Amino acid sequence: MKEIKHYINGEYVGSASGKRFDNVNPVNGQTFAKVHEAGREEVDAAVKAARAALDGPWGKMTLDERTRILHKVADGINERFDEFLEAECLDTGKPKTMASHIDIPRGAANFKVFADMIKNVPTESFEMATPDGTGALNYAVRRPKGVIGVISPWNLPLLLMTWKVGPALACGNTVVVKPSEETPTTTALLGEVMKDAGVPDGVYNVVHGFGGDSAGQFLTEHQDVDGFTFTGETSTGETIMKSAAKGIRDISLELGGKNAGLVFADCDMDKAIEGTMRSAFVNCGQVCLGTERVYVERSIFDEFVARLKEEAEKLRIGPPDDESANFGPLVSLKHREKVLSYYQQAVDDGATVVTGGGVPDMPEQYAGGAWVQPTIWTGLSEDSAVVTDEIFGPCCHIQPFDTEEEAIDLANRLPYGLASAIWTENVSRVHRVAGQIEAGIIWVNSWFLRDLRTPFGGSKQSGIGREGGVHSLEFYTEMKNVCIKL
Ligand SMILES: NC(=O)c1ccc[n+]([C@@H]2O[C@H](COP(=O)([O-])OP(=O)(O)OC[C@H]3O[C@@H](n4cnc5c(N)ncnc54)[C@H](O)[C@@H]3O)[C@@H](O)[C@H]2O)c1
Ligand SMILES: O=C/C=C/C=C(\O)C(=O)O
Repeated sequence: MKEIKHYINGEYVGSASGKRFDNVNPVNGQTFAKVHEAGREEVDAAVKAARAALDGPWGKMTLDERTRILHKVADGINERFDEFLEAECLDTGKPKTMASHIDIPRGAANFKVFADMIKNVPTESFEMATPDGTGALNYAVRRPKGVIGVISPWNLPLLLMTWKVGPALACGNTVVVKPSEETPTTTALLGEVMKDAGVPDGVYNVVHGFGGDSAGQFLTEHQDVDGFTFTGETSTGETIMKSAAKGIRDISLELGGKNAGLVFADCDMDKAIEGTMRSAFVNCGQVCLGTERVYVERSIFDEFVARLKEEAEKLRIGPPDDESANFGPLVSLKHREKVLSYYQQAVDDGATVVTGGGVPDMPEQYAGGAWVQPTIWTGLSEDSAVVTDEIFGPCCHIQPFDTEEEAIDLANRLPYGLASAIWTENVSRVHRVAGQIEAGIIWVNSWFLRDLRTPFGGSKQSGIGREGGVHSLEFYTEMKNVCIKL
């Protein structure tokens, strides 16, 4: 059976302990690879390699050389597009039609965008007066932060990992990546691309394993890592923050959400339905930016619910290779248990199940997979756990509202603040509502429309810091001010 090893100092290496865990295909529940689980020893070797590479050729490279290499990394992903696609879909079960448009192209773009950006960002300077009349000049320079620990989730594995590794390397750092235990393959494969592109050994390192008492914890406890960039659950973010506190290491956290979609009666209904469909069901609902809470103005509520139901029932469930399928399984049977527990909770709490609510009938070869039905509810209290917890599944609860103020209050009532989607054709309303929603990202008449130069991240319990464009530099560099008395 295929083995997935760590990538440390430019070599694929196994675990000294011999510990391995199963990599399971969520389409059929079958194990297709064994993944080496890192102990403290492998994590330490990876961090040492990353530290040494900072002082090696990587640290001495000109910006031009470094960014040329990062373009080669992007080209390398594109040249091996089909391999990345195959690997990502085997790990996640997602439709190839989706991963070939979103996951893999963004994996490449994340290197190009930051390689180009880093060459064009100025730093500030200030001239100042001094009592003796000669004056002084201040100028700022940016330096790499050092060794960055990257801890990534399973929902968009290559996209979310490279979203951090791209800017980290563009800024001259080195990285130790701990991908999700559910989806290690593309992160491992990227090591080959790095090598071929001429990235010096030790710049990109990968250790596999779980979170607590495994590679994730060992990495965040390692005192020679200078900062951690993490995407994942809010509760894991809290744990990582605590580890990072020891030694005062910096953090960038992109965490969970329970995002609201607000649909006003003056919306373009076709656009609102199409966008809400994607925001609730794309990637089987496993997108942090998804809208699991949809609030619809009462006068169009019945029509909206009926049309969303009709569209949800048209989703075509199937495995990655089925080109007619646009809806895959959840990432794992374990995650399915969680999602199904909320499907049950909704019924227990008195929801009207508009559509779905269970497990679809699948042909025998897929019966062991992590399939669930796309699900829509109405009629729940705003205090039901189904409406307050991030489920991270293909489901949404739709609730009517009467006034703009009420819609805003409903959107803001949870401790999360990641994203929101507003559907209206009234431009004054757009500004009023967007200004008052407590979230890091507001989409108007769109959803998950991404310009990689924009600030991306969450407020409240959805994160700390912003990544994207120049905002990534805040985290991936140290700013140093030089003050010269003239
Ligand atoms: N805000 C965003 O941009 C964004 C993007 C994608 C996903 N997410 C969130 O991610 C979650 C789903 O992903 P997940 O289930 O993989 O999240 P998770 O928090 O369970 O795991 C994420 C990563 O953290 C590691 N980890 C877990 N415990 C750890 C510990 N104690 N120390 C160090 N590392 C640890 C895991 O092994 C994995 O690599 C959802 O909450 C979703 O909203 C957020
Ligand atoms: O599931 C979360 C999706 C996050 C998306 C990004 O981080 C991005 O588009 O850069």
